[in-house]
Amino acid sequence: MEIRNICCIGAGYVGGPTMAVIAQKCPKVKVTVVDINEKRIKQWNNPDVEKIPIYEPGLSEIVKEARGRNLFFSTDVDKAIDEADMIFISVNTPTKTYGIGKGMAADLKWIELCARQIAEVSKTDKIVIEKSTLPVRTAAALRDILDSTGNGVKYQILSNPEFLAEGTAVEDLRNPDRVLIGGNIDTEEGREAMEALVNIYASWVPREKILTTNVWSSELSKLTANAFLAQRVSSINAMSELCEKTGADINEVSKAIGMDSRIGPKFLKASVGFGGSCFQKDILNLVYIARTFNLKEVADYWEQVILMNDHQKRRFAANMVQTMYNTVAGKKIAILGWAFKKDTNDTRESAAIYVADYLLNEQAEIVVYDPKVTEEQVYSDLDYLGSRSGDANRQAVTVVDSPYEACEDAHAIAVLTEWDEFKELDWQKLYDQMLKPAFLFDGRRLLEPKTKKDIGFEFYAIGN
Ligand SMILES: NC(=O)C1=CN([C@@H]2O[C@H](COP(=O)(O)OP(=O)(O)OC[C@H]3O[C@@H](n4cnc5c(N)ncnc54)[C@H](O)[C@@H]3O)[C@@H](O)[C@H]2O)C=CC1
Ligand SMILES: O=C(O)[C@H]1O[C@H](OP(=O)(O)OP(=O)(O)OC[C@H]2O[C@@H](n3ccc(=O)[nH]c3=O)[C@H](O)[C@@H]2O)[C@H](O)[C@@H](O)[C@@H]1O
Repeated sequence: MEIRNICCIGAGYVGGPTMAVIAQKCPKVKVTVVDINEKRIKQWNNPDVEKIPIYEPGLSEIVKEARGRNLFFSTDVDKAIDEADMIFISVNTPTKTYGIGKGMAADLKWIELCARQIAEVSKTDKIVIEKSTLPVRTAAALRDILDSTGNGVKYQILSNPEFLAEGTAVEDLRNPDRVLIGGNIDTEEGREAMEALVNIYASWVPREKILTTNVWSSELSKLTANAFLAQRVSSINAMSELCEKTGADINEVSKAIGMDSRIGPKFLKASVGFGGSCFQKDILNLVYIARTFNLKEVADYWEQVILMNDHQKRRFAANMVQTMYNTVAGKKIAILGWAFKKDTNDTRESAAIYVADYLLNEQAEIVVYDPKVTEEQVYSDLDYLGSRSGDANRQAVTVVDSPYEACEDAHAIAVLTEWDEFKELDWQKLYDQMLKPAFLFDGRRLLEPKTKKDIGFEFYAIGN
């Protein structure tokens, strides 16, 4: 089966970069990315490719090459569905904020809306692909909805979870560790659909890295992968607290254990806590699924990863207050970095939001500098927490364009995102501008301690 027309519903952090790379690697396939968010689509179509809505190293170059050739961004969802042979569903699946499963389960309302729209619009057979991260067995619900019209259109449902990490999305897509495709291997049509998707990826991914499984294994593998990754971060963060009490150094411990080939060196960096749109929501979802099957021990085991992460964010902020003589009221604190990791403008669940909120509750004045995050985003993140009024957030928090401006007359600096540029700052100049004693809290183990201490900083780094 030759695929000529792909539609992707959802032009977000996954849909945008993933489809851009497919369009680049498969120039004969027309790829249309659609979204109901008009502003986002307008930004994707901005003639200035540097102004596309998602910052990812290397992405604007690909968009420049493929956009208008075989890559299109549109709000006409119906037309794109109608024309497509293959439809990726890449919409958001956040934690539910209401009703049954509130605060735990994934909210599947956008997924269901997509399925209903596909069912309503389609006149020809389609391969429908779950690209969003979904609870195991969602494909069964999709099948029910798609098959309910009785209009004779046939659907093959595949699961093809995405493993890219933000900040390295383009590299991860170009050179993935594996591509996972779950489908119905028991029928001829199911195998054909899987082969069609394998062929798309095989345009640039070696076949041995393309793994095919049953749908349920594929859906569950995505949640499992994120749970294992987040668990490593919580495990090393738990050890970072013990290091601080014992004189051990978490970087040395990470290196020592990471050289064991069974453990491996990656994802062992202690931090102020993991953020991002997915680790927390996917583990909460896993915990919820386990609870619905009455698997109490399984649920409690994975929930601990989240509890540890909450503790890490809280204890970092509490340590700041304690170190600064048990009060930060009226003190100016500069936060360097607001994104949940470097090389992205995404702030969802960023540890910086929670640290700032904690300090604001202690009546600190906050000044934020992040090279890629807008002022509007910082306020919207704080407002979303609902800890205080929007006016109060705007009164207590300032967002500036330069790290030097952020640190002027500050009592303390907190480094909360590991942007490379922070390593290269003129730390003597920053110190000179600050009130004394000048406190420096490194939540990322980014900075070299000795030179900062030599300058005169009261220096604190996580896990040291
Ligand atoms: N952000 C990431 O790094 C990764 C995310 N994922 C998963 O991918 C999925 C998407 O995540 P993101 O791209 O980060 O979300 P996002 O929020 O950036 O993008 C989702 C987009 O879908 C659009 N949308 C929602 N309902 C729609 C509908 N009915 N019709 C058309 N458009 C609709 C929204 O307007 C939004 O622009 C989630 O399930 C997430 O768990 C998986 C791997 C990595
Ligand atoms: O499903 C998803 O959304 C994605 O979630 C993560 O990707 P992402 O959240 O973009 O970024 P990561 O590099 O995993 O970082 C997540 C958080 O953990 C933190 N982290 C990561 C690694 C580490 O050693 N220490 C640490 O604190 C990062 O700073 C960041 O806040 C996974 O790495 C991706 O494979 C997955 O596709």
